[in-house]
Order: sequence, then C-alpha cells, then structure tokens
Amino acid sequence: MYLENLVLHDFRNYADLTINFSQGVNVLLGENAQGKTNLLEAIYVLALTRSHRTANDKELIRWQTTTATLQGRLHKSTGAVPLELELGRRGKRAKVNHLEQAKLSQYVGNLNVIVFAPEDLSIVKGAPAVRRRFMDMEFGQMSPKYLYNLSQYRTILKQRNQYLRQLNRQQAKDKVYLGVLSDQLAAFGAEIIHKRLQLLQQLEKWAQAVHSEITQEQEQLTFHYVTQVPTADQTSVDHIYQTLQALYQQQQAKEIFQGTTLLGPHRDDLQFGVNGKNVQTFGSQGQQRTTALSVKLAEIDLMKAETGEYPVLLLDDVLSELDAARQTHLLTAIQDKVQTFLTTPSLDGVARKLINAPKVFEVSHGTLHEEEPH
Ligand SMILES: Nc1ncnc2c1ncn2[C@@H]1O[C@H](COP(=O)(O)OP(=O)(O)OP(=O)(O)O)[C@@H](O)[C@H]1O
Repeated sequence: MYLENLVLHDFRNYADLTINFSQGVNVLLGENAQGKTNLLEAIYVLALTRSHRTANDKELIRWQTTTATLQGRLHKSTGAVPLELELGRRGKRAKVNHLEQAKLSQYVGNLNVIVFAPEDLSIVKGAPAVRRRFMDMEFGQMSPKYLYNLSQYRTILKQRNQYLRQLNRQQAKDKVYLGVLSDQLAAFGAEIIHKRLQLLQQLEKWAQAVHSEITQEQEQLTFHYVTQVPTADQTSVDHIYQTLQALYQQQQAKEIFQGTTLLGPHRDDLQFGVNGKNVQTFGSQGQQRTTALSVKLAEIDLMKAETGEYPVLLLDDVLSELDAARQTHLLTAIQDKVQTFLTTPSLDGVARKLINAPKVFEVSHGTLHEEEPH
C-alpha cells in the first residue's frame, strides 16, 4: 500500500498543507523543530487515530485552534481508499470512503504503518510496558479482533481493579461479582495471549532471518513470551482461559490485599535472546540495535503476510543512530518494496548514495518545499 497524498488542517504546526508523495522513499529534510516529526506523526495518526508520541490528543491540535483534520488518499491492491480523521473537542470522527465509521476499531487497519524511531531501541532495553505496547500497536493493526479484545480487556481490567480496591477497603463484599469480572477478564485475556503467541512465532521467524543476515550468520535471535500462564505456548484459547480463571481463584486474597489485578496479558513481557543469552541483560549496544532493527524489518514482512499488503514505513531520525553497515542493510531491505518516509537533518553519506530517486522535501516552519530531483 502507499499514501498518495496528505492534506492537513490545524495539525501541530501545520495550518494548511497539501502534499503529494512518492511511492518510494520520501525524505523530510530540515533543521530542528521545523515539523519533520510532526509530519510522520500525522501519517501515524491518520493510520491509528492516536499518536505514537503523546496520549493527549489535544497536543495534536494547532495552538489557538479547536479542530485538526487529516485526510489522505491511500492506495491498496484493491483500489483507492480515501481516509479522513477529525480531532476536536468532542473527540474523534473517522471516515473511510467518505463514510463515517461508528467505531474507531473499524477504521484502524486500513492504513498500516510501522514507525522506527531512536526510542525503538528501547524495545530491547526498556521496561516491559514498552514491549507490550509494541505488541499491541503492531498486532492491533493486523487483526481487528485483537484490537477489539484489547479494548474490552482494558475496560474490564479498570472495573476489576476498582472493585478490588473497594473489597480491600471493605466498601464492597460481594465475591460473586468479583468472580464475574474475573471470568470476563480471563476470556478476553486468553484471546490476547493466544494471538500474541501466534503472531510472535511468525515474527520470530522473519526476525531470525534478518538478524542472521545482518550478523553474517554469527548470531541467532530468539523470542520468549513471558507469562504466568504455564504452557501457554502449546495450548488453545480455552486452555489459557481456564488456567487464567484458576489463577484468579488462587490469587484472590493476594489481589484483594494489593487492590489490583496481578496476572494477565497486561503483566506479560517479551524477551529477546542472542545465541541463547538475554540481549536486554547481556547484549552489547550493537547487539541491542541489531535486534531492534531485525524486529522492525521483520514486522514489514509479517504485516504483508497477515494483511496481504506491505505497510508504510516511518523512519524518524534513525539513520544517525545506525552505523554504515546497518544503514546499508536497512535501506537495501526497504528499497523498491515499501513506501518510506524518512526524517533527517541532512542527507549525505551512505543514505544519499543508496536511495534510488528519493522525493526530497525541505521542511521549514510547518511548510514543505519539494527539492528538484538530482
Ligand atoms: N499543537 C501544536 N501547535 C503548533 N505548533 C506545535 C504544536 N505542537 C508542536 N508544535 C511545534 O512543532 C515544532 C516541532 O516540530 P517537530 O517535532 O516535527 O520537530 P522536527 O522538525 O522533527 O525537529 P527535531 O529534529 O528537533 O525532532 C516546534 O516548533 C513546536 O513548537
């Protein structure tokens, strides 16, 4: 898939912008704080209705204005799909083919994006929450059912945590109601864990191939999904559901004592190993970077396998974070395959030589000027 154009109105520092893109590599060139990342963020928001940088949608609306609109014409193998998103005081409105979607989960998944920013190195180094977020954002785009299960799970988790706090303070007594909430949480939790395991198994295969190529077969990458559900990786949704239910029963007193839910996919983690050793703990900086790069490149292929289309790739200032060999690997892997948007303060060295006919835009104070082709 590729994004043919983008029209922004009052999004971040873009008052009005209309721009046509290349199907290949689009370079956003500019000094600091001109709006390069804001433009990548606009594409991300158009895809997922939320930002990868902030949970507060109000930050996305241009200062002193009330409503941001984003429009883009997407091309898929099945034809063109106009997308439209409005962010206002009263929330979000999303349209596909000019038709308003009742649920945002029906909208998400049309435009698939993968972002790679320097912070993505924290997929390996960071806290477990970073890796859970990574799984949820990627898998949610591939599977509307995953996204639905996740949003149900979050709602019930909130209710259950509230109720556990009430039980803890003896403001409530009814354990039957806790049982109902546990049952619902286990049902959605089991679906989430099962899908994560299934998609991680595939992602691991793609990532292993990339990692082995980058390291000239010196290193073997492995994934390990960390969960409190025993034998989760060999089992059915129903079995995970029953195991979770039993665990909630067993841990009831402890959960009431702590006033919070201690088990489930919101507590799980993902670990990466290189040649059998945990990269987070034992890996060098270089191994951690290569792992993050392999995982990101693997996502491109997984998304193609799951949705039938290559996603759009957003590279936010990552070239400067990678050495020449890894830059070369990244750029050759994506060339002529994936529509790419790349921000950088300057385009020289490896990148200028490697990218075939990029469309280069100079970004300055929320405006874009297309550079003449070289
Ligand atoms: N809601 C908003 N309304 C208007 N301007 C905003 C808004 N949010 C951010 N900005 C402005 O956007 C600019 C930042 O743009 P952006 O984050 O895209 O930088 P950049 O070009 O990627 O630079 P860098 O390389 O430093 O990351 C800043 O000047 C900031 O003041």
